[in-house]
Amino acid sequence: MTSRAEKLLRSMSEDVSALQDYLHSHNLPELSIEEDVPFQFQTNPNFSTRRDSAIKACRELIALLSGSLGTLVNQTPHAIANTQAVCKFNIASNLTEDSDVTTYNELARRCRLPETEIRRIVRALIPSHVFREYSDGRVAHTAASKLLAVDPIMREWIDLSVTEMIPAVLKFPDAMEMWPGSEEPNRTGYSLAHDTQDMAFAHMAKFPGRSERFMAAMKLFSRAPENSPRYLVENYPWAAIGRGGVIVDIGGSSGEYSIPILQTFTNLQVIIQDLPEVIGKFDDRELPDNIKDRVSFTVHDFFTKQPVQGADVYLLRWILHDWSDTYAINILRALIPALHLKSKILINEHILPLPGEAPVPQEMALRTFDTSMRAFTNGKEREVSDWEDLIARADNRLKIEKIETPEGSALGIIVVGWEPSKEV
Ligand SMILES: C[S@@+](CC[C@H](N)C(=O)[O-])C[C@H]1O[C@@H](n2cnc3c(N)ncnc32)[C@H](O)[C@@H]1O
Repeated sequence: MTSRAEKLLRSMSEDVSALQDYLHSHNLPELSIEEDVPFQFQTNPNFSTRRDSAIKACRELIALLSGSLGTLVNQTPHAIANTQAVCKFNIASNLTEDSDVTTYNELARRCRLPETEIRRIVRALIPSHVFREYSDGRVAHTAASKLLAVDPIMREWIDLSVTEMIPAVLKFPDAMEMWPGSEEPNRTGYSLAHDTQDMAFAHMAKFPGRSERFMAAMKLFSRAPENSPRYLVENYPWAAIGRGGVIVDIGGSSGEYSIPILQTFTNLQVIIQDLPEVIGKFDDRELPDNIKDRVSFTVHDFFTKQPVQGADVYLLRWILHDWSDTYAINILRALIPALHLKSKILINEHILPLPGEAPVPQEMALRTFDTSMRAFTNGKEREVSDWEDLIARADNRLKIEKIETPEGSALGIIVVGWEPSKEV
């Protein structure tokens, strides 16, 4: 049987052939993104009908290939605002009440909203393959709308995007204009959008539930396979560190990424450092018997001198991208008094690909992250040359020994060694 994806591909291929024939027979240039190709044929119905049909098939194919999660996280601002309304008024979860299909009228009753509102919100999302409508007028789930119904973390992520992230992103050009070249974490799109002098995390902490929502939404990333801790476990020579080896997980939060290392490598122990309010949440948590004596939680501000001398590994996972170069350099410099010859700084962060270097979905996701980091804290994702520059500027005795993104992993691994014999 021909699959839906194959049918779409076939219809797209027919449409594109018809488009090419049309262009050819009218002596028009081929479809192209080159700057000198005019786009003057869109109003001719012989062209536009085929083009619209190809775009429709192409969009559905993208939805099929992206899956429900990809469909929801890659929405336009207008679609995501409608999706937030779906979450706020429990439209998706009310659709699942007994079956996954019902009338707009019944859905309106369950959601306690006027039917016209429900229909308007749902129909705004149907072109993005979030909900569908049958020919008899009943509304039904797609995989994406069902995900909204069943997954609270997905709903938190939508809410966080619409209320914290997108307003900040839309304001970053204004922030650039207002504070040219600023590296301060409180002179950002976020500051303007939320009218605050505090940096984003401090601002959120002042309102009940906002930091918690941020943490909950971030779980969407931690459970993605490409962010799995296994890449850190598998791509560093942990076994080569002698018995009693020490990892310091700086800004380590719950230790989600360092504790799995201990599960495989019994020669190691980990010291997790973070701010007091974070450490307070985790330091008495239950850990499996085989590791609990090898894990400790301590309060440490990573802008101040590192107190653990001569650890084997100082792990910075998803820390430096929160900060502009000035601040990231300060975080690295705070480690220097603690480094011994054997010590390594292990940076586990995105390494931005150059244009065309990575598959487009990955490139788009990482550039989106970069824009979000800029809008939130004046942080940034970094290309290889940015990492080289950052580390050289922090101290010329720091030497990058390895910089690569393991296959399948979203995050790269940058191993930085210490060569004190170099001139400062
Ligand atoms: C993006 S999270 C990364 C957490 C963890 N490393 C991971 O990969 O999941 C950043 C962490 O840095 C911590 N942090 C922020 N400012 C800090 C500071 N000045 N000193 C220590 N930790 C800090 C936050 O509390 C948070 O746990």
